[in-house]
Amino acid sequence: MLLSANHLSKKFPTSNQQPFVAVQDVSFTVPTGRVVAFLGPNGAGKTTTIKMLLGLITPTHGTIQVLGHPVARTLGAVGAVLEGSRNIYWRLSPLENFEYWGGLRGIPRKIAQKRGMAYLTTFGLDAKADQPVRALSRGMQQIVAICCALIHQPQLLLLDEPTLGLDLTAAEQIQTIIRQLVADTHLGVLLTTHDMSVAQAIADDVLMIDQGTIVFRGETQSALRGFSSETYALSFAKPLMSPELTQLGRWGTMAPVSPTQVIITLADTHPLSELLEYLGHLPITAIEKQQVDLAALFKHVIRQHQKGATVHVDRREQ
Ligand SMILES: Nc1ncnc2c1ncn2[C@@H]1O[C@H](COP(=O)(O)OP(=O)(O)OP(=O)(O)O)[C@@H](O)[C@H]1O
Repeated sequence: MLLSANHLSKKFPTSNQQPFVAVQDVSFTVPTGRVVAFLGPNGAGKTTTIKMLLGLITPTHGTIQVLGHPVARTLGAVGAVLEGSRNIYWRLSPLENFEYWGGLRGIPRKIAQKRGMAYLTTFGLDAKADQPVRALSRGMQQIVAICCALIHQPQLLLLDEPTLGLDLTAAEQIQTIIRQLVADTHLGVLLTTHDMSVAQAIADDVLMIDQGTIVFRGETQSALRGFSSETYALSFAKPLMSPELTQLGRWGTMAPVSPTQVIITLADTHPLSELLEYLGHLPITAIEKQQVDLAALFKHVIRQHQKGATVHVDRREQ
């Protein structure tokens, strides 16, 4: 296994006696040649986990192994783009950045230049090799940041919000580049993003964290198929009253589409038969299975977790 995080916890001291538990008993793996999306609402514990993976902060409990070795000895196998394009020097050109970041990783100047230039050519940016990074577009800067993170040819790449602030075309280019890199080099990628469409487009596996604990893990496409089989569009002859809507919400996660239609994803504990029985009391005109996207799946998992409902965390066997 490329990366294996085992029972990671992180407690931060607070001004009162009780430490704050930012990450609790988090375990996951990133295999070679796969993109794993690490998703969670603000403050869920993603950055804290990634900082532990990079050895920037020490876990309170748990271990991290990269290629079977403790993480402190394996940072050479890891590349990271943590704060978007801000982790490259804007006054320097892409080539100068490659030399600088390569030098920090012990890569000779000429080799860093050659590798960096090859990446720029692959990604269509060779004409920009000598311009200051600040004169490039945000999308181009992001590509240069990814190239810098790859300059020592790591086996694992950690990408924090790689498409943040990019327009649709630039975001799609970054997605294509990530998939291309994985196909060409069998890199393993751990990616955080709040953009569910990006995660759905490029992640082989999804991992969701909420309030410091893992609340869902699964293979992206099979998880979406699984949830689609538990999600229904319900149409009614007349708009539902508020108590009826509240009652319906008890069966799972509900999203109104129009006054006479709602989408509902059943919670693990509520079988369809129970819902059908209740619907018999309402002016129902149609029940249709619904195709679910990752944004809906994410919302469902997080809402169920925050309601304290039982969530079936591991969806890998579906
Ligand atoms: N150094 C610290 N000291 C105390 N609390 C911290 C520290 N770093 C993070 N936290 C807390 O830990 C929790 C998790 O933060 P973290 O930055 O890991 O979340 P995140 O999932 O990356 O969120 P976002 O999506 O908003 O970036 C938050 O409540 C945060 O306030």
